[in-house]
Amino acid sequence: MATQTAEQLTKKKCLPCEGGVDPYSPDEAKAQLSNHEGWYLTHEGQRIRKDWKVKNFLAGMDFFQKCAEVAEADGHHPDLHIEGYRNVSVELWTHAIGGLSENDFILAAKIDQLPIELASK
Ligand SMILES: C[C@H](O)[C@H](O)[C@H]1CNC2=NC(N)=NC(=O)C2=N1
Repeated sequence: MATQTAEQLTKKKCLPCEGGVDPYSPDEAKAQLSNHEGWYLTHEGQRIRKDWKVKNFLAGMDFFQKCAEVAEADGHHPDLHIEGYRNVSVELWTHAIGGLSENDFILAAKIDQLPIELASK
């Protein structure tokens, strides 16, 4: 499977996934991740995740709202985590196949285009 650049992926739209496609293998996922700065594999290669430290609580909520809007527009939905009031994380996987599909990398690329107010320290 050839890797795709983030720019290519942001031009695509997530396709409904109801199963029947093979998830990315950990090696395929690792190769694709080299085009997604800051994202890493979790759950034995079945999910991707990225963490940010934002300026304050509302900056995190604002970022989550923007993630939600992108997710709704594409019909593919992330797990959104917040810990310690300003450590936010996004985790992506395709529930229907219990692993990673192109949809996850499309959404990761689109989430990376969103504005986010990071903490200065
Ligand atoms: C038909 C529709 O595409 C599915 O119900 C979608 C909705 N959002 C989803 N989001 C995620 N992350 N995984 C899914 O399998 C999924 N399925």
